[in-house]
Amino acid sequence: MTYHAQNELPMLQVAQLCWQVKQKCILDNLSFTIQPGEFVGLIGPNGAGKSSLLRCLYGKHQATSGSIQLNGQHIQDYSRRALAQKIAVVLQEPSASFEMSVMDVIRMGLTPNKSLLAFDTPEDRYAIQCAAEKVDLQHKITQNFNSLSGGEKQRALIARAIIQSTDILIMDEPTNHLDVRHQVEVLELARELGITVIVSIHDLNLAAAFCDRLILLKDGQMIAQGSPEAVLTEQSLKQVFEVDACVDVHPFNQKLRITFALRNTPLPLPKTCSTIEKQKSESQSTQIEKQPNKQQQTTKTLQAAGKSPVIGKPQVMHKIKFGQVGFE
Ligand SMILES: Nc1ncnc2c1ncn2[C@@H]1O[C@H](COP(=O)(O)OP(=O)(O)OP(=O)(O)O)[C@@H](O)[C@H]1O
Repeated sequence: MTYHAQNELPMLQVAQLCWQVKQKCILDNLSFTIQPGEFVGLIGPNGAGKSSLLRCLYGKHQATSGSIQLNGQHIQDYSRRALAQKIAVVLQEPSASFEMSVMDVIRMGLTPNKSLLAFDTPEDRYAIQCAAEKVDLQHKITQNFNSLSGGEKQRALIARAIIQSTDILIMDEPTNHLDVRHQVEVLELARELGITVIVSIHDLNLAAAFCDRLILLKDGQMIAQGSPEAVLTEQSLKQVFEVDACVDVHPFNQKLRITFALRNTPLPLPKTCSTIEKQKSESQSTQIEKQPNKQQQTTKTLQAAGKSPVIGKPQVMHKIKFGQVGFE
C-alpha cells in the first residue's frame, strides 16, 4: 500500500450509505473511507450487496440516504464524463455486446479524455497496443469482441480501463471467467497500475493475497473491515459463509491461506447403518442385563431391524459392525 499522510483527505468517503429498492434495504448504513492507492476487496456471500455497493460508488445507483464523496465532492455532483475521467469500471458481464474489434473496444477507454470527433494520435495507437499487450491480447486485436471467450472479453475490458487512465479502478468479480494464471495476472496488473482499486471478489485466497484491506458484507451490512488478517478469521467465515474454514499462512507467499470444509464432524453413516448401530447398542445394553449368548444377540439385532435372522452367516454381523452396508 502506498504511504498516506495521516490527515490526508480520503479519496472516497462513504457515510451511512443506504440503498433501497421498493422499500427493500439492499445496502444498510455503510460507512468507510478509501485512501489513494489502496487495493480494497469487497467480499461476502451471494446477494451480500457487493455489486450494489460498487454501482453506488461509480454513480450508477443513487444512494437512498447517506453520502459518497469523491475527493471531497459528492458523487452526484460529477457529470458522467467527469466521473469517467476519475473512475474506470470493469463489470462481470458487459451490459452491451460490442459489434466491434478488440482494438475499438480498448480505444473506448480514451473517450472520456478526448473530444468525440478527434482522430487517434500515434500516442493513442501506441497506448492501445501496450494495453492489449498487458492483457495478453495483442494477437487478437483485430478480432471481433463478441467472438472472444469470456476470459478474453474480460481482459479486453481491463485493457480499456487501463488506457482510461483514471485514479480509481472498480472491478466487479474480474476473475470470474479467468483461468488460474489469468486470475493472478489480472490482479497483479491492477496492482501494478498503482491507482486505487476496489474489487469485488469471491476467491478469498486471492482477496487475501492482493488486497490491502477487505470489507466483508452480508445482507447489505458491513460485518467487518480491515486487513485480511483482521477480517478473514475462522469465526467470521463461519458467521458469514456458514462453512468451517481453516486459516493459516501460505508457505509460498506468507499470505493467508483459507481452506474450507463443509462440516467439521465426520459424515453420518447412511441411515440404514446408523439405525442398525443404534439398535445394536440397545441390544448390547440388553445383553449386559440378560447376558444372552452370541446367537441370541444376533437374532435380537436382526429382528429389531425388521429382518429375518440368517443363522450360520456371521459375515452379516461383520458388515453391520463396521457400518459398511445395510441389509438391502
Ligand atoms: N435493481 C435491483 N432491484 C431489486 N433487487 C436488487 C437490485 N439490485 C440488486 N438487488 C438485490 O440486492 C441484493 C444484493 O445484490 P448484489 O448483486 O449487490 O449482491 P452481490 O453481493 O454482488 O451478489 P453476487 O455475489 O451473487 O454477485 C440481492 O438480493 C439482489 O437480488
